[in-house]
Amino acid sequence: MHIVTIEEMRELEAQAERQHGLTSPILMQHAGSSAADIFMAQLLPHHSINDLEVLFLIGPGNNGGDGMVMAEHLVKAGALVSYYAWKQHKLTVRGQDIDERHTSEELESVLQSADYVVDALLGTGTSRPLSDDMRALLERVKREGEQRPELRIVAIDLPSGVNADTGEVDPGTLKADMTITLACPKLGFFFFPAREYIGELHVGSIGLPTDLESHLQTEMLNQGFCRSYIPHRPLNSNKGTFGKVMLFCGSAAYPGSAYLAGSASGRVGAGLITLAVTEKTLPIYASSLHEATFAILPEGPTSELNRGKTHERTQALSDHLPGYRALLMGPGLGQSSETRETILQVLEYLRSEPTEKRPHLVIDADGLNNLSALEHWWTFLPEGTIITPHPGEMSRLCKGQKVSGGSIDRLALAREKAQEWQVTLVLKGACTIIAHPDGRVRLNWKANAALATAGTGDVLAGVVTGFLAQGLAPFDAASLAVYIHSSAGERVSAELGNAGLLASDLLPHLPRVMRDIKHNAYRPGSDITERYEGK
Ligand SMILES: NC(=O)C1=CN([C@@H]2O[C@H](COP(=O)(O)OP(=O)(O)OC[C@H]3O[C@@H](n4cnc5c(N)ncnc54)[C@H](OP(=O)(O)O)[C@@H]3O)[C@@H](O)[C@H]2O)[C@@H](O)CC1
Ligand SMILES: Nc1ncnc2c1ncn2[C@@H]1O[C@H](COP(=O)(O)OP(=O)(O)O)[C@@H](O)[C@H]1O
Ligand SMILES: [K+]
Repeated sequence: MHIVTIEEMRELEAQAERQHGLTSPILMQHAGSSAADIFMAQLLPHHSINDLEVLFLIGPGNNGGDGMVMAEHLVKAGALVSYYAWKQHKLTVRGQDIDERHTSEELESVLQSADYVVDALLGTGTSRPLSDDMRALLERVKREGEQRPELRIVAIDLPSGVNADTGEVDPGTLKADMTITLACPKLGFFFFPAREYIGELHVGSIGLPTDLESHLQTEMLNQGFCRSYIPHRPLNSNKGTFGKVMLFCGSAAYPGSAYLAGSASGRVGAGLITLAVTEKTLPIYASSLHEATFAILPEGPTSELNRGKTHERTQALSDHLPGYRALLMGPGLGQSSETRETILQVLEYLRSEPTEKRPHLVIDADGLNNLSALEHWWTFLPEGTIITPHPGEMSRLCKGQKVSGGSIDRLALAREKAQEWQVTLVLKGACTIIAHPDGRVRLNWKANAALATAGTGDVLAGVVTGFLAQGLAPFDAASLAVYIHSSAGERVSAELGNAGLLASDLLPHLPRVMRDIKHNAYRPGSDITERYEGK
């Protein structure tokens, strides 16, 4: 599913007319009809379209036009529809025009009895801050919603006042319970504060031929995408079929990260997990991760005098690597100078091996922290590396440049740095960004505060590595991992709510999410599914 800027959306519409004769009124008929279908398909279980009271707020442009077409469809389906044309200050209640002198009191009364308010005031044509009277109207609806939480707000294309490019939001904007966006999700939805205003996201069709979209470079992760990448499991398989994962992670102070990452690789189907550990840390892992095998490394050097030990360590690790398809390096390693040296030596070893003979590499957490202390650190990476920084780590990798957790600036930065560093870059956050070195980008929709807890990043790193081991290309492994990881979070939240998740809770849900997505049986809470192309 492609994501568009306002400019790209306009260009798609212009091309639809030029190449296929799809004029604006034709597109609008599609849009309103599709929005009505989605609306009716998503009614709450206790709602029936018959006698449902729906108030449409109609704006002066095409967004208002979409609203009018949708309203006509709902009338035909049996709903009790009223609409208020904002610019003309004109109210029509169930087909009857209200005398202008009574508009305000009648509007008040319609609002008080409405089950739904549909916000079709402004869409992508918003050109300035909302006018005061529009803000006052939206404020009144907001207050009604506070008094009657059962009142549902549905936005057409976007909640009026959201900047569809940047994710900025006008102070008057109403938070939607559901947004039915048209043709493609808009870029701004994936950034804050807009993300908080969208509610459940559904994508309606305006009848655009899909070939018009093929040049677009920004995509949204969804089930359709994931289904096609979940690794096939032939009956005639053995553990070698699904790849071996090596983890150079964890230390006495941070043992949990290797456990979480290793378990996660196994839970998404990797054939064999090996942890590179020292004699000292072996007992910790041997007692917690029974299925893993171990590569025993010598302890690190204790002083400058026995620095050669780092080489022994690297040698022991690289001796184990032939036959491994994926290597995760970093979580929980710590940041001693000898760890940094070992990391550099491992990178040197990987660069010296032919690509088909060495494992694909994922670097996370302390792997990145150690590298970021070095000038031009990215020149040390072997080709095809995936890095998975959170905003703090990203900031360190960018020599202290500020990196936001959720604003639009993240996107340009991720795109630019994936190209400059020639890596697949997973910039974590509430809506994680996955950037390919060729400029393509995928965005994750599933924000979930339950995931904001220590260790969930280790799980993600393990999932990425597990998919790499099963033969996925780096960009696809990273994308699939982000979606499966956040879907597992969504499943835990369905039970626990948005607090109290422990990273290890995700582990048993990873395979369940994969199974359900594969069989088209995954029913997420607030996921956009596919574009609705009609019944
Ligand atoms: N084109 C197509 O083919 C298709 C378009 N589609 C639909 O159209 C939407 C885009 O339509 P659009 O371009 O007409 O813009 P829209 O958002 O309705 O608003 C423009 C109007 O609002 C006004 N206005 C602006 N800012 C304002 C403010 N702050 N406060 C008050 N007024 C303000 C502005 O007035 P002006 O600036 O001219 O004074 C103008 O009159 C898009 O989101 C989708 O829903 C789909 O159906 C698919 C086919
Ligand atoms: N509000 C949120 N919504 C969705 N995902 C989140 C949210 N907060 C954190 N996450 C996800 O949780 C993980 C946290 O990773 P990270 O910060 O590296 O944690 P740690 O290093 O403690 O494991 C990332 O995958 C991130 O995208
Ligand atoms: K709108």
